[in-house]
Amino acid sequence: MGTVVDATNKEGNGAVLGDKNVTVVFVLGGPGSGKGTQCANIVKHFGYTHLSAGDLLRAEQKSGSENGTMIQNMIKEGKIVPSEVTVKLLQRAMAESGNDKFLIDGFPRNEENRAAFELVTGIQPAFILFFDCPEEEMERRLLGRNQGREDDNIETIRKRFKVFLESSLPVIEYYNSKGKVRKIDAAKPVEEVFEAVKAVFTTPDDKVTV
Ligand SMILES: Nc1ncnc2c1ncn2[C@@H]1O[C@H](COP(=O)(O)OP(=O)(O)O)[C@@H](O)[C@H]1O
Ligand SMILES: Nc1ccn([C@@H]2O[C@H](COP(=O)(O)OP(=O)(O)O)[C@@H](O)[C@H]2O)c(=O)n1
Repeated sequence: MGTVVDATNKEGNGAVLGDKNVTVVFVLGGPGSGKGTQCANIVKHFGYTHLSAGDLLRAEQKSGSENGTMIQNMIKEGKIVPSEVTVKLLQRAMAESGNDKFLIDGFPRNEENRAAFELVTGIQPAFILFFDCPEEEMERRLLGRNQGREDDNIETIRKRFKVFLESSLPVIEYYNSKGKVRKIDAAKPVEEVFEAVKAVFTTPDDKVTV
């Protein structure tokens, strides 16, 4: 059975997905594991809409929203922004996209994210794509990313790794216990990682909408 999403926001200016059946894949992995890079490939091949929680938060911060300063401070410290803010941004982006297949990248990052999304949207992910990568490799990639991000400095990177281990891995373990995690060795070159990703998306069992 598909899930019905009504993403109308309180101000009444949100688009509505109506009674569409939506498929959601959560894309998780440590900072720099290659989530964004692989999501771009998945979009091209499989017609999903890519929603990066981090990108949505950075856009919200730059838009001059009342939460802007709070978001900026949290990102600089590698802390997880309250779910209320992030879930609202995701919900709005889903409703406005016009699509019914979403890659939600960098979310849920803790138990609070997971529970809030489920409560507010009623959506269960079809599966979780987990990019597994050693810290030394992630650190090297982040320090070479060159996107001018305020959190890609060694001090914040270490904090993000700690938050990943303490708060995000337990969410992956939760989904693993439900048989929903598709683990990918992300330490290989981009093309090889994508071969493994493709195999996940072309396995019939994984296409089931919950
Ligand atoms: N498989 C890979 N091998 C080497 N570098 C990679 C690989 N995947 C991504 N990168 C690079 O590593 C950096 C982090 O990748 P990104 O996709 O932004 O990670 P994430 O979204 O998980 O933080 C980027 O500069 C990207 O070009
Ligand atoms: N669900 C999320 C996702 C990101 N974020 C914030 O955004 C930062 C960057 O996340 P990101 O997903 O863009 O980047 P990576 O850390 O994966 O490289 C995180 O360190 C958090 O501060 C959050 O608070 N909640």
